[in-house]
Amino acid sequence: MCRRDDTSVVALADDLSGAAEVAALLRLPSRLLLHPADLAVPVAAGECAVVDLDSRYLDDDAAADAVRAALAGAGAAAGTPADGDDTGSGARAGGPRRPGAARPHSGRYDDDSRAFRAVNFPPMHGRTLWYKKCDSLLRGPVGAEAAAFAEGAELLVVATALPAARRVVRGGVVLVDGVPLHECAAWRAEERAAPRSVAEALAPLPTTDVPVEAVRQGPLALAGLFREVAARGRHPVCDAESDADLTVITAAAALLGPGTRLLGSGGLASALGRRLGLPAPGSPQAAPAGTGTTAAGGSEPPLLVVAGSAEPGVAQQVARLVAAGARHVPLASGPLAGPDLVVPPGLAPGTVTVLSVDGSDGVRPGSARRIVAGLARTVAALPGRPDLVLTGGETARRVLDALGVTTLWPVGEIHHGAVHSRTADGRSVVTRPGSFGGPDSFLRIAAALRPRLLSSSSPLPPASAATAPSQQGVTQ
Ligand SMILES: NC(=O)c1ccc[n+]([C@@H]2O[C@H](COP(=O)([O-])OP(=O)(O)OC[C@H]3O[C@@H](n4cnc5c(N)ncnc54)[C@H](O)[C@@H]3O)[C@@H](O)[C@H]2O)c1
Ligand SMILES: N[C@H](C(=O)O)[C@H](O)COP(=O)(O)O
Repeated sequence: MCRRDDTSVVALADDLSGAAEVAALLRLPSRLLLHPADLAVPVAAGECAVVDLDSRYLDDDAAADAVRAALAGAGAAAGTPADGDDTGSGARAGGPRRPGAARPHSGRYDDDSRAFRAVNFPPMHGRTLWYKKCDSLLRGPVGAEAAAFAEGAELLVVATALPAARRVVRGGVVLVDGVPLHECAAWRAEERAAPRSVAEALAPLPTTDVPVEAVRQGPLALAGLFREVAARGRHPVCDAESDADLTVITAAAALLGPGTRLLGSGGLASALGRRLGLPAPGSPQAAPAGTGTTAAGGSEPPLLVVAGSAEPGVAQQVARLVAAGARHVPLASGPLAGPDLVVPPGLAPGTVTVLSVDGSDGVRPGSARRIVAGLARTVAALPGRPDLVLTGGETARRVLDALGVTTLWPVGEIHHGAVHSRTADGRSVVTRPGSFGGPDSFLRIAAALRPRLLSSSSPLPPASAATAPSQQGVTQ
């Protein structure tokens, strides 16, 4: 499935911070697209395109349609079946669906032929590999998206663990720092209960749990098990407790050939990136011409950190950055959610400012959409064309939409999930999931972008460490 240098990857993510995370971890020259229609530009061999479907808050039908539309668009652009089916076994019947085309989500509609093809698949030769990124905490319309993504695939191999964030899967259950997802606080801002297993999140997709002991039998044995699961018309949901487990899973999936698709969080994407073996994350790649962070007058543009995430850990991350000399402007959630533009103080060149949502009244999910929209309008109205640090995914997406940014070119990873990208006009944008990063996350990001600006007495990591890729610093 993954031949060095000639495999192209198309990854679909449900939010922007996760899309950037995958783009960095795949270790391929990448484009990060905010609009699936831009998949009409073919993905070159050895490169990847990651699309933010912005589907975290969509209902199931809309999210499934977004997945189908992206599959269809990218398959058409490549001029090849999106499932890579060159077996001649009724190839187009297994191909991507057109947007809105009627097809049952996941039942046993073509289980027999699908299983047959999975068992007999040839190796991949420079074809497109499809990856669906899901939230490591299974938030969003995970099941509907998985079912749509499985349409036309011979087999969907699922492994959602993110060991770098101490989010593993054991016995088919997501454990967050050892606590089952449905028993921890990770879903506190959700309006429904957390699933008790990965299979429950994927329902009604027919799945079979694969225990970690089976994963640790190695790629050959695991591939055999995958074939057995496929022969029963089901999709394997793999336990994984370490990056090594995820490496075995990608290797086993590779043995099945191009009809196999992958679904996972950044953990499985990272394993795939290690397997593809191309440039390590952090090395500059494919930045558009004319990029740079120095303003026309020679001074550095302001650096603006937009902390729109309601994650509890963000307050300490802000405090560490402020202690190093950044200015903090907390914005009350009420006015942000209202119709009027909230106008913060201006940004001077060569300064670091943090905008955050004042959450002292607690998080009210009912106003979340309006708050983030107001925050995005505020950022877009600021003069001075600041470089941006955006956390989490919805915040990042709404701000870039308000600024009219449609494509990012990832150029490096500051710590896991903190991805440095460039816009077409040379602006630096760092995106980061809300729940990622240790207490010094913002400090590390700011130090990477503005090594000279912050207090020399603050505990900044050395510049080389700040710009190097890292699997560390992912915390709850
Ligand atoms: N149900 C909801 O409305 C809701 C709200 C926040 C987070 N979440 C969940 O958490 C995930 C992670 O989000 P994230 O924190 O990484 O960042 P994010 O940028 O993806 O989302 C943050 C959201 O929280 C809102 N928010 C921030 N402070 C708030 C406050 N004081 N009161 C009300 N809303 C506030 C923002 O407006 C934004 O909509 C989301 O993808 C989602 O699954 C859900
Ligand atoms: N990529 C993160 C993960 O897999 O856990 C998450 O989905 C990002 O979403 P937020 O930025 O909304 O936290």
